[in-house]
Amino acid sequence: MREMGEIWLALEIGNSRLHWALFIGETLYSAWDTDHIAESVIQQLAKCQTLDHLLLAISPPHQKIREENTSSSPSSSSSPSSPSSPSSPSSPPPLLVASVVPSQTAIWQTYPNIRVITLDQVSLKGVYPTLGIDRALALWGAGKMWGFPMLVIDAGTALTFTAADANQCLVGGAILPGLGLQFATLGQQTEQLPLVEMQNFPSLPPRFALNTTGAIQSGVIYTILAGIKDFIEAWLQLFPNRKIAIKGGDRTLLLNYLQALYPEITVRLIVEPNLIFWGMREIVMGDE
Ligand SMILES: Nc1ncnc2c1ncn2[C@@H]1O[C@H](COP(=O)(O)OP(=O)(O)O)[C@@H](O)[C@H]1O
Ligand SMILES: CC(C)(COP(=O)(O)O)[C@@H](O)C(=O)NCCC(=O)O
Ligand SMILES: [K+]
Repeated sequence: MREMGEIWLALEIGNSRLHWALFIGETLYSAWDTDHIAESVIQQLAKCQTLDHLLLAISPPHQKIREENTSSSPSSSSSPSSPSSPSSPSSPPPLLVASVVPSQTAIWQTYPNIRVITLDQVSLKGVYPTLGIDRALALWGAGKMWGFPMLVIDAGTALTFTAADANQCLVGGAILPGLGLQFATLGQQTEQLPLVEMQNFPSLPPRFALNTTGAIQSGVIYTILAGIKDFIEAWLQLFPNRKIAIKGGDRTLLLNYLQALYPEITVRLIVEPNLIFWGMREIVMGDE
C-alpha cells in the first residue's frame, strides 16, 4: 500500500459467495460475507462518492451474512461498517481480489482500482500451476500468523486440505465435496432422495438412521468427520511442531460435531475465518 493508514478492501470470490474485509493499513477493521454481486451493481461502484455509499452498494444490510468488527475502537459514524477515519476517499478504495471463480473475476474488471492476486505473487514454494489461489493464500496467511508446518482445512463449497512444511513449501492436499454440496448432489442427482437442509440439525444425528433424511445426515456427516480426523492424524504424524487451522462457511458446524466426537483433536485446531485476508495482507505489506 502506498500509505500506512490507507483504506483498502479485500475480496475473496468463492464458489458460493463473496468474502469481504475492510483494512486500514495493516489493521483488519471488519469482515463480512455477501452473495455474488450483479454486474450492473459492480459497474455503478466507480461512481460512489463516499466509502459508506460503496459499502452499502456492495453489501446492502439485508444481504450481509456475517459481520465481524475487529477494530478495538468502534466507530461513531452512521454506518457500523465504515471506519471513523477522517480520510474517507473521494474515489473508491483499492480492491484486492483473490478469486477461484474466473467468470466472477471478469465482471469485477470495471472497478477502477482493482488488483487481482495470482499464484505467482504468493511466496509459497512448490506450488502446482492449477492450485486454487484461495488455498495458497489461506495457507500462506495461516503460516505467517502461526508458523509452519501448517495444515489448512477449508470447509467451503469444496472441503479442502492444504499443507506446507517448515520450509514454507507446499506438501500438498486434498479436495472433496463440501457439506452443502454433498447434500445438494444427493438431492439433485437421485430420484428418491430429498434435499436435506443443514440448519435443521445442530447436534450430531443418530449414527444408524431409520428414515431417509436421517440416513443422509448420518452418511454425509460421519464420513466427513471421519475423513477430517484421518487427515489430521496423518498430518500430525508427518512433522513435529505442526499446526492446523480451519476456515470456511461450515467450520462452526463441523467444529461442534468434531468437539463432540473427537475432543482431543479438536483442541488442536486454530479457528480463523479470515485466513485469506491475512495472506492478502502479507502480499500488500510485502510491496512497501
Ligand atoms: N448464509 C450462508 N449462505 C451460504 N452458505 C452458508 C451460509 N452459512 C453457512 N454456509 C455454508 O457455507 C458453505 C460454503 O462456505 P463458504 O466458505 O462460504 O464457501 P466459498 O468460499 O466456497 O464461497 C456451504 O456449504 C454452506 O453450508
Ligand atoms: C478447490 C476449490 C474449488 C475450492 O473453492 P471453494 O470451495 O473455496 O469455493 C478451489 O480452490 C479451486 O478451484 N482450486 C483449483 C484446484 C486445486 O486447488 O488444485
Ligand atoms: K474458500
